[in-house]
Amino acid sequence: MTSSTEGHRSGFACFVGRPNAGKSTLTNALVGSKVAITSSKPQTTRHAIRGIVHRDDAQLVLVDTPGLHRPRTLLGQRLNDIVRETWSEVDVVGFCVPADQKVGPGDKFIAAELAKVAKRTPIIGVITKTDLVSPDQVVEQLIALQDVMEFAELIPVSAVDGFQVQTLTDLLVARLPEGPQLYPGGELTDEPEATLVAELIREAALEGVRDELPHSIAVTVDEMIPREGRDDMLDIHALLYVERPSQKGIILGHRGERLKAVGSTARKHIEALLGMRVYLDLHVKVAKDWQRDPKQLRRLGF
Ligand SMILES: Nc1nc2c(ncn2[C@@H]2O[C@H](COP(=O)(O)OP(=O)(O)OP(=O)(O)O)[C@@H](O)[C@H]2O)c(=O)[nH]1
Repeated sequence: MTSSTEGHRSGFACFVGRPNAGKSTLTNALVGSKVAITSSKPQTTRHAIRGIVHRDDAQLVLVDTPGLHRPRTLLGQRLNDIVRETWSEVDVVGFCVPADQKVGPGDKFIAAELAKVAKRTPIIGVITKTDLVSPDQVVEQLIALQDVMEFAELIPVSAVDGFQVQTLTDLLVARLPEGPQLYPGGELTDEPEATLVAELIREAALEGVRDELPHSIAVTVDEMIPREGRDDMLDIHALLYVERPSQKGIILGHRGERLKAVGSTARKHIEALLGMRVYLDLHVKVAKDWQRDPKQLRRLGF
């Protein structure tokens, strides 16, 4: 890497799109490491976690936002504010539409919101999940997408088989202003480790649970301390909050089997993230209506 910034580009990009459009998975594919949180359930991404693509000629910072949705709670409103703020601040936006779903009102809603808050930002139309459909369907989707809004570019990609992921990176980088590195090389995300750990636990807890549950789960990491007398092991104490006792039952599972599995999955991911062995102490707590209570929201980091 040269010290001169001549010809070097740097800046921010984010992916927008309906829930489940594949934004988080695409972020991971571009960054090449698991920092943003994915799950098969919609609206699970909560923090604006930044993944960073480092190249000799550019640094592309990806901001992963939650999906925009009709706000029903205080939390919902705050999430939407975060989304709009992010959209207005980035240098380029990737508008994701899955290849296997009809372009519809949800996409037009997002396009209208983008037109309001990001008037001058170049928008790249991204057809995601091309591995799920035939080439003909990809072409049809490209045509349908052109009706939604004016795009700076259009590109079909698949995060699963890697199709055009590199080309998409090139298109995004080309829209960044010239400038020096914004973050030191090698850094994956600027979120504190405890936040990432909490997200990994949340992700594991959401695997395979009902559609209504995602917004009812929050995780706090209360302690991360090295095991006494050892430098290769970390003790992590975390709490998983649900809103109702019935949800606690779902998380725990029969005789606590499910929580055990959640802990074990989360522990493996945390060990991979931190590069050390982890003992995870995980408990479930009912915090009634935490989504509607400003005091509890603050305590849980929102
Ligand atoms: N076959 C296929 N599946 C994909 C691809 N990208 C994402 N998926 C799947 O689509 C689902 C949703 O992906 P996410 O990346 O979580 O979608 P998202 O847009 O971030 O969703 P929200 O966080 O709810 O807004 C997951 O089950 C992914 O595994 C792809 O390129 N091909």
